[in-house]
Amino acid sequence: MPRVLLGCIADDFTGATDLANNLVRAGMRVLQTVGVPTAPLSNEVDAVVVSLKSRTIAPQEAVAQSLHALQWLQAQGARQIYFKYCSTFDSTAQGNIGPVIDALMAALSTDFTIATPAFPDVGRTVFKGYLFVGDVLLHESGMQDHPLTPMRDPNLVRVLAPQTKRQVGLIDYAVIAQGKDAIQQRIAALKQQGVGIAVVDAISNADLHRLAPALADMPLVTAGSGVAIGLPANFGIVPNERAAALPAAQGLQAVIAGSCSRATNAQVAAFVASGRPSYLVDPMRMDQGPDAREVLVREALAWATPQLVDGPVLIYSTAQPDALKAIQTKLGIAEVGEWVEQTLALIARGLVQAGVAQLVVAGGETSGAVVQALGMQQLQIGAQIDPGVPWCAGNTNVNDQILHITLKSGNFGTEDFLLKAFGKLSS
Ligand SMILES: Nc1ncnc2c1ncn2[C@@H]1O[C@H](COP(=O)(O)OP(=O)(O)OP(=O)(O)O)[C@@H](O)[C@H]1O
Ligand SMILES: O=C(O)[C@@H](O)C(=O)CO
Repeated sequence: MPRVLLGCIADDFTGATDLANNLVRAGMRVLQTVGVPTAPLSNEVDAVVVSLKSRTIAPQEAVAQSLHALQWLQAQGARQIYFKYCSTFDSTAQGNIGPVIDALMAALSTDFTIATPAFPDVGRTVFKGYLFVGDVLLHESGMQDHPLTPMRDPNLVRVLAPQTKRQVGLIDYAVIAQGKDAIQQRIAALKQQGVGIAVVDAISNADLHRLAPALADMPLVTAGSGVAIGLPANFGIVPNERAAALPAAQGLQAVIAGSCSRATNAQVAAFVASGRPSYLVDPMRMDQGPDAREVLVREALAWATPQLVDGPVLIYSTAQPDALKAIQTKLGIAEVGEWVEQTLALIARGLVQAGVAQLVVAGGETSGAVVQALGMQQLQIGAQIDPGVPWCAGNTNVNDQILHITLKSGNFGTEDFLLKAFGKLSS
């Protein structure tokens, strides 16, 4: 049986490809699975990233799914476990970062782990336990208006403490700057004080590379995708070209955007301004009776299908914070979120049936719904489009064609991402 070095559990689908991308760039052969596989691993890979959609579900359900993933990864011989959450530490009031860490630590019989969303390549830095997004603190970054996980406190020790039964501490920048020995001494001191989880500062990739060797023997690492840049070297793996090969791309092109994050809003605006065809999915239609979704999906596909031969079309529900608040107040946050996700997922399925074989999806929850609706079970990871966002490829249950798909985190990518992504695929 192939033996996995790093077994990863990601709490959403875009986050999973983000982590897989960093591991691939550091030289690992990576398989991304959609949910927990039912069969043992059949191909030789260095890391497996199990994608869950557990970020905003009830904590006990997130724990159950994460433990199920852990059991499967342990059965594949995983030597170290990596729990991946968002680089903006996205949590609901109940979790799910803390409850999942607690459960994984108990299952792995370990009394210490780290927690850090630092990912300097996309401007996520942690200093003195405070999370910065670009030049501003987390709660000024737009994340305070997130539809499902509004983040209103940038102090990660304060955010994590109420989510976990363990004591939360900090390994600050002064320690990280000194490297492995100092970090390990700090960990020993924190353990003595009864700390079970330490938030870790990092403001550059050099910091993450200094941190990684100190984590080599830790059964569980919890982080955004940034920490992953240094871990493959702990297993003697170095960057190489072969890790990121995908089959040639073919077929028609489309974009589905269900993220309301600041970056996606700007990317959708840029796509619309370019004059390429775009179609707005209006969530208010949820109120128009039981067949409202079916009617909308039919309309969207009738609009898109004849235009696909001329290049990519965009179908989006992306809205600005004020409009979003008004919709959520009227229809309920969870209810409208789910309705929009399922509507976009059905549209994506229809587009693939119509011959789309290159699909860009924006938003983690949206990506989860789309990938599940397409019956995709695993993804191969290809070249990076922008930091944190690679092209992927896999089979769907719609037709025999390979689908090239990119799952873009809401806040990732340059403003022209939706236009430039297709140009990065080799045909
Ligand atoms: N116009 C809208 N009105 C209400 N809800 C919406 C609207 N558009 C999208 N949504 C919902 O908002 C949520 C957006 O979450 P999603 O994870 O897809 O994006 P994101 O949080 O920006 O991405 P990421 O998790 O990658 O950062 C989804 O549940 C989506 O259905
Ligand atoms: O870490 C991030 O920001 C992303 O990979 C993500 O998880 C977005 O949902």
